[in-house]
Amino acid sequence: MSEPSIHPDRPVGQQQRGPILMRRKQVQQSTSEQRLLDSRGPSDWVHTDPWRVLRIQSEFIEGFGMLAELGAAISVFGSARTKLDDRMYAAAEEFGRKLVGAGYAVITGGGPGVMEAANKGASEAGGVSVGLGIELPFENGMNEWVDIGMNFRYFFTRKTMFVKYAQGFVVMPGGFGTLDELFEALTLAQTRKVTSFPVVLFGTAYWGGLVDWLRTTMLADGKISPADLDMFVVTDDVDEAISYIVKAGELADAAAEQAAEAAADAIDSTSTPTHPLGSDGS
Ligand SMILES: C/C(=C\CNc1ncnc2c1ncn2[C@@H]1O[C@H](COP(=O)(O)O)[C@@H](O)[C@H]1O)CO
Repeated sequence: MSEPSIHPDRPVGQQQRGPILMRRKQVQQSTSEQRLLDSRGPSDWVHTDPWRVLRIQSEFIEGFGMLAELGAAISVFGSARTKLDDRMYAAAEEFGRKLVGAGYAVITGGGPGVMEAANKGASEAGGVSVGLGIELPFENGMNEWVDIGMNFRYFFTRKTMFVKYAQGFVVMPGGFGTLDELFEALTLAQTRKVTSFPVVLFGTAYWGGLVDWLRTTMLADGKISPADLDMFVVTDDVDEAISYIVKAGELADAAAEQAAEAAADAIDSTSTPTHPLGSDGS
């Protein structure tokens, strides 16, 4: 005979755990919650990959949850080292302000330099100023102009958010981090993982050398196609950059509308009514 049930309101020798029924020797003498709360045990499992997978999952869940209702947004990238008196700081601030004026939220890496400037412009203009920070081995904090922010453990989850919740990128002068973000966007656009993703390289003097190299070496050597060079524009004009982004958004909306209409037409023309109408329309 089995032990008495720990649930006095349930028949002895029978146990239900969610949809699972257990009887006789399968009946457990403690509940999942008791086992969760009572046990400590070794803690080295928090450093294992299965546990990390859950942490990664939780970053996606938190990030998606925070950003799902953001609306149209543009991610602004650039050097964490840009100083307050740098003209690129002023330009990033102008971007923040004018992107808000054009109806966009502004997403940055939440750090100092260009990120701070873009967040400042967006926040002061009364827009949504988002910071997606990254945990780094050295002292780091979210800049004071981030109005809604999340700090990520992993670069790759954070990078998903930059692309998923933005309709385009503004890339200001920067270092490795900025190049990583730029080339991720270009790779996703080139491989059609994202469709319609305007990328602006701001600062002709800064980006000119890279763009020349893309043309004279990468393209000339057949490593990219001529059309790949049309995936971005290079400019020194904030207004021109924003017009390019807005135009790309309008074209994408029109294309999506057309595709939806074409799909609806295709369904109409292929579907045979299950109950054909009689000649009198009944
Ligand atoms: C270097 C310093 C702080 C670093 N803090 C950062 N906080 C948030 N995001 C960062 C930080 N550093 C790099 N990033 C990301 O990369 C891009 C800038 O990198 P770059 O190498 O400076 O170009 C940026 O867009 C962020 O997404 C203290 O000076």
